[in-house]
Amino acid sequence: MLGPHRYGKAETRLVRVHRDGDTHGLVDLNVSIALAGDLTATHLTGDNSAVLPTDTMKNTVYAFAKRHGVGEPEEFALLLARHFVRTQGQLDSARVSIESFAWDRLGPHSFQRRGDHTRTTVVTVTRAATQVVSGLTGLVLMNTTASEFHGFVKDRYTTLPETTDRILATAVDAKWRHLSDEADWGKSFQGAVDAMTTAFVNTYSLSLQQTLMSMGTLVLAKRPELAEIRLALPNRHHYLVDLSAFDLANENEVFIAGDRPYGLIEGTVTRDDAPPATAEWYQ
Ligand SMILES: O=c1[nH]c(=O)c2[nH]c(=O)[nH]c2[nH]1
Repeated sequence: MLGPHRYGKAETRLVRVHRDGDTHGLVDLNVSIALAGDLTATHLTGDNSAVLPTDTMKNTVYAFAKRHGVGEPEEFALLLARHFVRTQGQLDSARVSIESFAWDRLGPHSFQRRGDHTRTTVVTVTRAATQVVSGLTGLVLMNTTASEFHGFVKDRYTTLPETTDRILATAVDAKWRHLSDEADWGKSFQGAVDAMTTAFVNTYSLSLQQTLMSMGTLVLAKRPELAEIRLALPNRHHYLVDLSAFDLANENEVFIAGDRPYGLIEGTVTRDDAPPATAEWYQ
């Protein structure tokens, strides 16, 4: 029996220049499309009469970029997802995922790629509902103190010393689900990022789990348009170097930046009265 299936074009790279006289604007996206619906025939017999080619999906991205321009990534994702569901009767749903790479302006037509994090969105349009998820990956944060970790379980394999002063560092991956398919997407994104960083800075941390909860809670408090936020926080361990062989005391000043393994702290914070998600959003 054929199980769940979907198909689409992954990672269409689009750069759209908006020309306004001498001053140009720049949008740099990675667009992935996944369609689902009555696609049994192609799987069972190779009958492609319901299959919109993935090549066409790629072309649609570029044609829409020219015809409609590209504003906020959520807006462009909604436009594309709605188009596929509206024009292809055999489909039940369209999911459009976009990574958005930011460029800072250096001049009227000159830009420098910002390397600090990537903005993301996943829009799912079904015949019954629309769900907009926004987020980011790779927002790297560090507190050089105001972090403790102690009182944990100790069994025969536990060697970790308790600490009342450590580095807390992470690279935030976060997704948040909007209550509606209309919002000021740019303002909402920036507000969520500001809330996350503010909570990271202001939380005196007894565990990264506690910091995660603070970050999620502040985002929901500051952004009424959001129902739920999911955070994945790798714990970028920093190990104190033993300098005693050189007769040097190390008073939390010299660290080895650990690579692997890392702790992975994940959690979702949900508004009490949040309606359920209308499409899968955990993947
Ligand atoms: O904030 C932390 N949470 C943990 O669950 C954990 N486990 C660990 O070894 N170090 C840490 N730090």
